[in-house]
Amino acid sequence: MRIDIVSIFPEYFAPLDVSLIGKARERGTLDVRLHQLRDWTHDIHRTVDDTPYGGGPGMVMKPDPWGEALDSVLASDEGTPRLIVPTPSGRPFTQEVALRLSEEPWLVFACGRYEGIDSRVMAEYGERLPVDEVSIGDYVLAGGEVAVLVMVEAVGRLLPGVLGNVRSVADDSFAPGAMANLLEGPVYTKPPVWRGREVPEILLSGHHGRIARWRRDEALRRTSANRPELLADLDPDTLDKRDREV
Ligand SMILES: COc1cccc(Cn2ccc3ccc(-c4cc(N)[nH]n4)cc32)c1
Repeated sequence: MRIDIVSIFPEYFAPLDVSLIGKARERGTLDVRLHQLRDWTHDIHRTVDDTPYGGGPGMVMKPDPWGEALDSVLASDEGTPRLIVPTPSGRPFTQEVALRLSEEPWLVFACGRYEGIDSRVMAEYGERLPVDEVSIGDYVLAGGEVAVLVMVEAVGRLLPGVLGNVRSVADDSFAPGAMANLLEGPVYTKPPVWRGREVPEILLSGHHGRIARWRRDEALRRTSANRPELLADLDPDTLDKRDREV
């Protein structure tokens, strides 16, 4: 997968050099290219923003630098990418969206700052390629860079060979299957007793069927406590089937 990221703060993406994503880049599974938006300005101050039409607080990112930057990035003959634009007013970024994006050959991320990017940029490119305006949560960040880091990690970990243990993707919260739409339950490792606290006996029993049932029950318990709305989406048959499974 090729990923292009356009930003006025490309240094925000240093974390993409480390850990799983960094290794995926070294192996060639991921080809991440960073672009400084100001390289497509032509004034001495390398201006990327201006006052909003209609008044209001803050500044808006000018369309011209974005148009020149995206035209340059898209000039590549590697097919047609999806353009992902983080924004508080976008559609929710979910595990399902991450799964869909992980099947794309090429993603281009546009990182806005200030009060956002002139809307004509999304309109212009929306006539040429798929444009997804995406929110990573109901809170307001200062720009798109952190949102892109979140999305690149969530998508990148789903690519073949990036996570050592394939099963851990299938067992993800929100992944399809028996644990779909359930939160992760508690996890434990050695030592068996830590500051007088023991690991749940069932996990030491070696009875995989009972362990699976215990984990499902703990996931249901945590989901009911923290995200009860997710239980509404559970298929009652699936819930009953799980009861018969183990
Ligand atoms: C566009 O509307 C805005 C209104 C007030 C402030 C800002 C700041 N800002 C600029 C670019 C940008 C990109 C993404 C986000 C963002 C995404 C999520 N989930 N939270 N915040 C915030 C961004 C934007």
